Amino acid sequence: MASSYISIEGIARRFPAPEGGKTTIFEDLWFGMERGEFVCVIGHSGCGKTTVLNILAGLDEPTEGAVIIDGKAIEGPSLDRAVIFQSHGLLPWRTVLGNVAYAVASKWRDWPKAKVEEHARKAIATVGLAGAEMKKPSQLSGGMKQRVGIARALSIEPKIMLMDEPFSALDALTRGTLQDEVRGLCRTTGQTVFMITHDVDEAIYLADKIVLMTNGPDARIAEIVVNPLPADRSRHDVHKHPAFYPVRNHIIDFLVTRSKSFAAELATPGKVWNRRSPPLVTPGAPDPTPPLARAV
Ligand SMILES: Nc1ncnc2c1ncn2[C@@H]1O[C@H](COP(=O)(O)OP(=O)(O)OP(=O)(O)O)[C@@H](O)[C@H]1O
Repeated sequence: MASSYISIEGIARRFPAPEGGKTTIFEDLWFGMERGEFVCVIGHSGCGKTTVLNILAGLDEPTEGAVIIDGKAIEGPSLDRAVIFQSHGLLPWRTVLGNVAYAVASKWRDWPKAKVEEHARKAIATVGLAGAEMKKPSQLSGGMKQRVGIARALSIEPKIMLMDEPFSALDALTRGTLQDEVRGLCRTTGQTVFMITHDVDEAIYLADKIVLMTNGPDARIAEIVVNPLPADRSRHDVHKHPAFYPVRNHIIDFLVTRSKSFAAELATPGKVWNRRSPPLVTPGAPDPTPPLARAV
């Protein structure tokens, strides 16, 4: 575990329960991510995905356990970690350039205004918004606003991108285009990405690994699907790969049945499962669950 770039080490999060006492959203959660990995997390509403992301962002703290990034425990938010939410959170009174420049100036406080703006313009161009620099958020479509959010995140050259359903509010066409752009950008920049999605196809297209969480409360990481699709896949032919449907069916079966019945599954004789090292599985591979496969 200690060798992973991002190391989630036995974290728990409990909240006060309405009837008194505490509700355990999850506990003893272990997971490691390597530098440059694109990880998607899938699980039903309420299992704690956003809570994990907030802990990674430093916006929330685990009740127990710790998250270690590059050898250091997280202590609050950092400009090394950019967060992209479903709602873009732009400053409505600032232009596109103003929104992105604000982030750039926060990271490089001693840069002169011209250098800040030049850097911001480059990020804006990267997401295909050159020409829209002087527009206000109210003049932009949902997809354009989300692009500004992505430009703002990329502009500070974070080591880690944390994305909470970043495309879910967009129409299918815009969603597809932005998925392509984000995947291309992350591959070029070697970003480490932790992304929450409810969209199985999106996860299969984007992720190297897909973390499957059981239903809450007391949610667990049941297993981690290692995506067998080739790294140079394209959105248009991803479904033609022979491994696509085995992976898709495996995840959908998990969401429909196993996410609820996982505790019973653990009681099955011979079932090997350890909270500290959820199994890595590759559906469609000749031996989909190598017994000694470890997540970290
Ligand atoms: N500040 C809080 N106080 C009390 N309960 C909370 C708080 N924040 C989250 N929760 C509860 O923790 C659980 C997990 O919430 P979280 O938003 O992490 O789930 P999620 O898996 O991201 O759900 P969704 O897919 O709907 O976004 C939920 O039951 C939620 O009500």
